[in-house]
Amino acid sequence: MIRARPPLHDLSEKDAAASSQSIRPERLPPGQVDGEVGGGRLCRAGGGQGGQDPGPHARTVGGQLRLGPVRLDGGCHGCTSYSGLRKPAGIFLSLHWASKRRRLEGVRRYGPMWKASFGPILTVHVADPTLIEQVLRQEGLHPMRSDLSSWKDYRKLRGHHYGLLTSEGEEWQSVRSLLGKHMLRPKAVEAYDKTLNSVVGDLIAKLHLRRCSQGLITDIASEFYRFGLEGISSVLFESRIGCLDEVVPEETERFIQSINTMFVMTLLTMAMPSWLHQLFPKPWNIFCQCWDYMFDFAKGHIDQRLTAEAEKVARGEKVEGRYLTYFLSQTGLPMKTVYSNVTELLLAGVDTISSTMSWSLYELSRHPEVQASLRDEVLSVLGGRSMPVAADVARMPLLKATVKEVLRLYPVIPANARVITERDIQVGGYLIPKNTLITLCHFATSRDPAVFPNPDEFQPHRWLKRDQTYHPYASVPFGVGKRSCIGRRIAELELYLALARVSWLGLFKTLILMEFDVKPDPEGISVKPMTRTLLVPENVINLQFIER
Ligand code: HEM
Repeated sequence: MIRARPPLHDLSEKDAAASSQSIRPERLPPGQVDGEVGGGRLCRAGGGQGGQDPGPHARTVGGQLRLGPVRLDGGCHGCTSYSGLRKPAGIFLSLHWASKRRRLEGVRRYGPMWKASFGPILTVHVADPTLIEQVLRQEGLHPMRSDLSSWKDYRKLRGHHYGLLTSEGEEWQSVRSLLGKHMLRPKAVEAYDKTLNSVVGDLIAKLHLRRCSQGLITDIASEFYRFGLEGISSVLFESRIGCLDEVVPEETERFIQSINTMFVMTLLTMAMPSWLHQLFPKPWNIFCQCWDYMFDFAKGHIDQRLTAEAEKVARGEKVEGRYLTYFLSQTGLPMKTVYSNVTELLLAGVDTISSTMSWSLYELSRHPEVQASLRDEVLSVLGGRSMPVAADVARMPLLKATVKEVLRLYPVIPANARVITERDIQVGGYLIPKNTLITLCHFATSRDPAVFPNPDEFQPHRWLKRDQTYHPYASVPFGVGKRSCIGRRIAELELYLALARVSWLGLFKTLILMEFDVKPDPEGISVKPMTRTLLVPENVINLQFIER
């Protein structure tokens, strides 16, 4: 019998303030009869691994008793269902209530699979590479991360279309295929290296400017936010929007602020049933204002760029659109679909890059020996050239291993989610009814000592040992499969170029690691990751950039 447990009290204050709901995790004991748990009921569907009592749903197949999976509610003969409840926000909301510490705690207490409820929403957590693989292999034709209901509600309210993050089914598939051609094919992505290199040059110039006494740069992430936005904008519009200028345009700052506030408000709006928005309108209103600003920002840039292009054509000039928005606008998709996709791509390209850059330099500053090896590797590949091209990265294994290791330790999206809508699936011997939110806790698997020895240590070389392999689903920061991160190749290229690139800037060579020795904050403050929807540094990261 499962006992209802008291709420977990390991919520950080920020988490608790944002959620106001309690988390109630429960162990999933194979094949046992259970009580009500957090809005969902665990009911016996078979004999379980012990197999003494086959239970009411057990079946005999071919003369043998089928291993009895536990069936969770939703599709189980009259058990409680989710009808009338708002569906969960999967990738975002599940991250929140299954925060980093909570998930690690979940694994410690309940093993690799447990269920937890967040107010009315129930989610099954899996925190084992084999189980994650089982879920993803059964994700179906058009995988669904989650319902992201408040994001969709906003779009419906304003008459916007869905972008790749929010669309589902055939609609998602058709845009994914179009974008995939320009975002996933190695050759197509390599073509962005020139554009991205110019953004990196500006970043380095900005770092020079920002250095105060002893080379200290405070709050390095704030610079990397702007770098992330400038990078993705350059890929989308092939023009620069001034995020790394000495004086940052106000609209850029407001866009970044809107992303942050929108994420916080996502949690609140998802946790509230929609009728509550009438009674407590503030979170919903702020949420809509943020999205309004983000949609306007994207539309403004798209219209400006396409108008300039049309004027060129009218003048009989040649148009060489190599940027993503141009490709999208040529596909025959309605402009509203172009606007929503560009808005969502802009949004996706900011925190992800900023956080990974911040952690990369944070770890490198604490590991001068890795920094030195990386420097040697880059120099030997470039052999005197000042400008790397995307193809150079293939000969920089340590650079790739460094980014891989950073994302193992600090996956920006620390848990992923799937809602399998087509059918019930079996995972770890349990039958999970369709439409159940399943949280894939890859933060926990990537810090599991059984998979990665010394899991909390930054050891990029672990990825370079020929005799060592790891379970392919143990560290999956970009997700796996059809619905995995479509920006992965662009993100990786941007990170590699930023960490390794030598460029001409004025009269001298610059490279983040070549130009500077990056050292920790002299105050010696260490920074931990925390979950604020995405995995972010708990405190500001200050680093010293000492000119070499
Ligand atoms: C270090 C950088 C990044 C990380 C760690 C990351 C991680 C992820 C993850 C875990 C997912 C969910 C995958 C799944 O459900 O299986 C995702 C989806 C997505 N990412 Fe990224 N991402 C990064 C950068 C980017 C960038 C730069 C862009 C934009 C160019 C981007 C655009 C997207 C989009 C549009 C989706 C939704 C894809 C779909 O539903 O088909 N990401 N990302």
